[in-house]
Amino acid sequence: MTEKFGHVARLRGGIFGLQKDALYIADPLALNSVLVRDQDNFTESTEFSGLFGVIHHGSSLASVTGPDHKKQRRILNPIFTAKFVSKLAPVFYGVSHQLRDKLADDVRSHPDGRTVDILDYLTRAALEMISQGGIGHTFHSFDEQSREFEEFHHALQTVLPTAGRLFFVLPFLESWRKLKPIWLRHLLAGAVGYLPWPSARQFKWAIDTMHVRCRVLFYQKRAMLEGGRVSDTKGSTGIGKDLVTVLMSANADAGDGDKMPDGDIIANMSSIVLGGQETTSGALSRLLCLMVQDVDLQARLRAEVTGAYATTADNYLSYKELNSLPVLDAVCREALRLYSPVTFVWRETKEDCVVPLQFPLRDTSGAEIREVLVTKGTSVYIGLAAANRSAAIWGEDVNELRPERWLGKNIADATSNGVKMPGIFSNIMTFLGGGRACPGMKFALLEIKIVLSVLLAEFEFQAVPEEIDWRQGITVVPYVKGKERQGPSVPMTVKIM
Ligand code: HEM
Repeated sequence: MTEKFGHVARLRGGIFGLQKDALYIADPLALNSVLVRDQDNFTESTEFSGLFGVIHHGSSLASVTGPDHKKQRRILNPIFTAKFVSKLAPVFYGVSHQLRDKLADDVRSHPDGRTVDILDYLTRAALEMISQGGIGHTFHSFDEQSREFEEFHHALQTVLPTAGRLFFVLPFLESWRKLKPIWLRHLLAGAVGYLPWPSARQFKWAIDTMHVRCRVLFYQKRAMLEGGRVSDTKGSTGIGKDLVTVLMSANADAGDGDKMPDGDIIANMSSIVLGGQETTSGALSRLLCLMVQDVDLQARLRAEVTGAYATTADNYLSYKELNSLPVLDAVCREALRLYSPVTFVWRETKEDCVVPLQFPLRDTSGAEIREVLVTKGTSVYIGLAAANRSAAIWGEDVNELRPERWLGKNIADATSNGVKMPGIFSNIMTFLGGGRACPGMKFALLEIKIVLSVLLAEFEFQAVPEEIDWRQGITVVPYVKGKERQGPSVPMTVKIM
């Protein structure tokens, strides 16, 4: 985008002029304005807040704006801090060891390695981590007979692709989800199940499946908390330290004005699972693909993690110890810079507003433009991937995987000319910045580092002839070229070391 169209581009409204022109932004100063300085003027788009409100059957972080969003973040932010997330390391190791053992069982009888769909394994691991660590539940994801896993995972896999096919109804979902009286809304929602539109029916099935599971879990958890039996959650649920248990305990102690209604907590449980599953399994699959393409880097990273585990008595590295492994850290930063699992986010302008530019544009007469007027109601697409891959920001080697970019340097010096980005992580935009930045960033990084280090210590990963096509949707999803109809997959050969 930035090479061809610059750091700010106008997107022409299509479809017989029914859609208005929109702006695509990847300019550092403009991003800072949209995400941080003037963030109250650039709200979540009505289309996305309506969509996520419907998906999660209520008001989660992903669907509220303004003061309601600030209030939810005030309650939710503390549970995502290093203090709580670091306590999940034992849970993540437990799941990673299950993943390692399952993979070892499946490839053991092939001394030269066996080709497997690594995405399937990583998807199970990511769902298990977000469910155990996030909402305090196990789907028994590594048990191939687990109906609960099959059903819930199918719902997660169905929801965003079918939502993409409902494009024409997106503008109406926000008013639809607030329709009163409630019985009429329920009646109409029930009727969707009978529409001659398969995508709408599948979408409804997926969101209802997610909602019912989260609702049941919420009331079970509340009964345990009220009975003082948090330890009942032991074993399958992160020993009562999962993020939602922490949230519910904090909510019970909060003053009346700050308390979150039950429905909002249930909606946030659903949003945490959806937000945390596909993004991390996609990031992990990408990291392993990169390891396969660069075998020297794979060996270097393996040497670092096996060296670190060798110094421990129990093959366990804490949150802090994992973060101090320089190659692991640099590889994660660089992979997340080059391959952002979410490539753009969508905002809407509430009032006319002037946005300054770091990289000036030229108008048709050749005059320099240093700021743009963004009028009320304009859709603004924030180019996360485009900003991460701008040569003007990162230098001519922007498209190369170069972990050295991060080694032995201040994060701020990683851009080629000291440009400061408003992203919350590592000067990159992958987890966004400002008041709506991803709260799950530390959770995701801990999970990625633990899974990667456990797998590399045990297995060698090798390339296969198939080519992967990473397709852009609401997240980026991998398909084998020519076999797209078989659904997402990432084949690679795995050999026990
Ligand atoms: C590599 C992994 C991940 C990436 C790249 C990622 C990226 C993002 C991005 C770009 C947003 C902003 C979306 C928007 O404003 O439209 C976001 C929001 C969010 N993410 Fe993540 N995420 C990841 C993992 C996680 C995890 C593990 C969790 C939960 C534990 C999580 C929970 C959320 C939630 C609840 C929001 C909504 C925040 C709000 O609107 O205030 N994410 N994420």
